[in-house]
Amino acid sequence: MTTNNIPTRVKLIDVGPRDGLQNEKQPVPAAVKIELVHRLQAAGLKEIEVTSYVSPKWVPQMADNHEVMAGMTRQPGVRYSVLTPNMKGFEAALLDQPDEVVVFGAASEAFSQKNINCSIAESIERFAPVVQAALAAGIAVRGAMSCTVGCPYEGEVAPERVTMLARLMKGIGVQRVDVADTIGVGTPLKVQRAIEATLPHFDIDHICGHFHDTYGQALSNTYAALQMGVWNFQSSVAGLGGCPYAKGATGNVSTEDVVYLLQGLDIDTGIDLDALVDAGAFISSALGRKPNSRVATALLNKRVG
Ligand SMILES: CC(C)(COP(=O)([O-])OP(=O)([O-])OC[C@H]1O[C@@H](n2cnc3c(N)ncnc32)[C@H](O)[C@@H]1OP(=O)([O-])[O-])[C@@H](O)C(=O)NCCC(=O)NCCSC(=O)C[C@@](C)(O)CC(=O)[O-]
Repeated sequence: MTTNNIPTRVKLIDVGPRDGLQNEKQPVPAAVKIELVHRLQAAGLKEIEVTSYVSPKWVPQMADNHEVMAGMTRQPGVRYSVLTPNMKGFEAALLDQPDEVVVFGAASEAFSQKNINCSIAESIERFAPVVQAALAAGIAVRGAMSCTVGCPYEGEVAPERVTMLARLMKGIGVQRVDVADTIGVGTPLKVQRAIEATLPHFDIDHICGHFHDTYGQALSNTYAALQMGVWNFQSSVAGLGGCPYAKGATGNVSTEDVVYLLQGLDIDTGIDLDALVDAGAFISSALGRKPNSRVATALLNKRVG
């Protein structure tokens, strides 16, 4: 299954402002989120997942979506994406002019119910008009596929479930998908199986790897995906994150760790690692903790000698 298709260029989507901060217990001021976006783009990130337009009763941390989107200064060439689970979310997002909207489904029925309060089939019915309206408005559409390896409620998820979800996403016009290991239980082989299960419906250029690091496998999983030719990955500065509906799951793989891995493979990301470490230190300090990144920790220690 593994090949040596390792790409020479990789695009990283930092999901820290959205996936990273959605689960924080303490309120994070919009001004801090805006500053984080500014620091990420200054570090060279060309795609940033900024916020979500979901129910504030379900995810209070994202209730300031409009304030954040309206308050940030956009940099040309950077794509700003937001999550929109239904038309209500899309209509609110449209006012803030995102470059890309993300519909988010799951390969597990139980997770779909817990996360967005509907079955997989119902979720696709809700996403279809969102995709149609977004494309008509010239906005790109990504589909996040949660639980492609394991589910916090159902356990192991079979690759056939991933193929089914990818087929449904493709059927409604989603342009690219995230293969997400929501709870970070994946291993290289399992992640490769999930990617392979997506390939009948999306080619490798339209698949993003989205790995959480709960079991410490996220970098290995990134490498395994690279070996299959995947060149789009999501990660979170300072390893922020976790899904409110995936108890016990830790944050995304840290962007700093992924950049270091890629630099070591001579893969170009266009990201300034030092500036990225500063962005991670900034948000970690605002949250009152240390960055959850081995690379950031090492580089920060090196700076103080
Ligand atoms: C999807 C819903 C809204 C359905 O929630 P629902 O309760 O089934 O929705 P409803 O249509 O019955 O409406 C109920 C209330 O919600 C309001 N409402 C309805 N829609 C919206 C909206 N878009 N924005 C704001 N408000 C909304 C609606 O107006 C109404 O308000 P009320 O009349 O009671 O005052 C809800 O379940 C929800 O917001 N869930 C949040 C899910 C979420 O954000 N999860 C975390 C992101 S997913 C993730 O992190 C995984 C990912 C992507 O990173 C990849 C991975 O690692 O797996």
